[in-house]
Amino acid sequence: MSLLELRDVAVTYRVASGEVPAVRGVSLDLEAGRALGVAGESGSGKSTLAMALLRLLPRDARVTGEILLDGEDVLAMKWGRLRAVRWASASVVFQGAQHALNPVRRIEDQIAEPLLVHGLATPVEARRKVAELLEQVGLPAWRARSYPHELSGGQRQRVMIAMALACSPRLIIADEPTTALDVMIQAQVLTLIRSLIAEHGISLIMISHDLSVLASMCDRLAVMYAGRMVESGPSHEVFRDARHPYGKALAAAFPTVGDPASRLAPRGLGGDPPDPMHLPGGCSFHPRCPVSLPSCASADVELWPAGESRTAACVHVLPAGEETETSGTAVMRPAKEDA
Ligand SMILES: Nc1ncnc2c1ncn2[C@@H]1O[C@H](COP(=O)(O)OP(=O)(O)OP(=O)(O)O)[C@@H](O)[C@H]1O
Repeated sequence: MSLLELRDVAVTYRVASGEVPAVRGVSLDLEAGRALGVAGESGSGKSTLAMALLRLLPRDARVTGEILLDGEDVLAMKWGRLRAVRWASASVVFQGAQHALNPVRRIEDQIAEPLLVHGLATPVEARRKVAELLEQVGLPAWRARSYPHELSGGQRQRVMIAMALACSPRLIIADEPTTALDVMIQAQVLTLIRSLIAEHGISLIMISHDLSVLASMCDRLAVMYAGRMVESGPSHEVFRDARHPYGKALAAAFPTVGDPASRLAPRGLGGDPPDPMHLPGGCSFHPRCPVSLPSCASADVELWPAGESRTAACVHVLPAGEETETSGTAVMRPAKEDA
């Protein structure tokens, strides 16, 4: 059984001027012990999707569909059960650890908190466990007495990883865990995450705009554009040979891990991602797509098998004869496979 299954998950934010469809119909499976990378430009809905997994979104967000964690429907969980699942079954490493840590509490108290809240340790045991966790993430035990401002950005991110590991979760969701760090520290933190998840058999969902980083960390990749998943497949295949024109542009933007040029917008793509409240008709990517057909302006294409264990939502991956220009509409086919 999959550790995590998403079926047609959609997230809409209610704002004064209407509704923002931030995530639209995402389905995917994650097997235990595997790592899935979710890629996309800013605003593509990656963080919204990640936060929806543990219902960490603000109250103005409405989540529909099905999110099954170990077979249990997260969206239907009572509050008490949800609290038990957070940290203990799945935990999140947020982007920008400096904002996620409480500035007026010692590191020790913050790492110990999930252990104490979940009744997994007495205060004495928790202190011992904190020292162990700090050692695992490469920090000296005496750092337990420090406050966040006494640590560097990389050290704070290590503390966040220690917190995420504290209750031995089966799944860690890492949202841009290295974005705020310089390139050298970024590589160290990624190596740390990779070795810890392998050592403890933890599943990982990692969110990043950097396809090269995801390809180096994850077994599979899912590419998001304007709230939809537009491509999925084994990491190295998607990175080397994306099927969707957006996946190709994203891969071209991040030729090597940690390349400073990687901060630029996807190469060869003009324009910006669409405003989710005013999505273009047809395929949302068509106004920026270098290979769009007239039909792409009027019909969207569902995720479609695009090779062994791969999918892409593009008219160019439909088998010959499946796309018709006669009515100006591409044939829409249901997804056969998920991430
Ligand atoms: N609280 C909110 N209220 C209204 N709209 C929101 C809210 N949070 C996010 N959005 C909108 O939802 C869409 C998806 O945002 P999200 O932060 O999930 O994207 P992202 O791919 O994670 O981007 P980034 O990499 O910049 O974090 C964006 O259009 C964003 O403006």
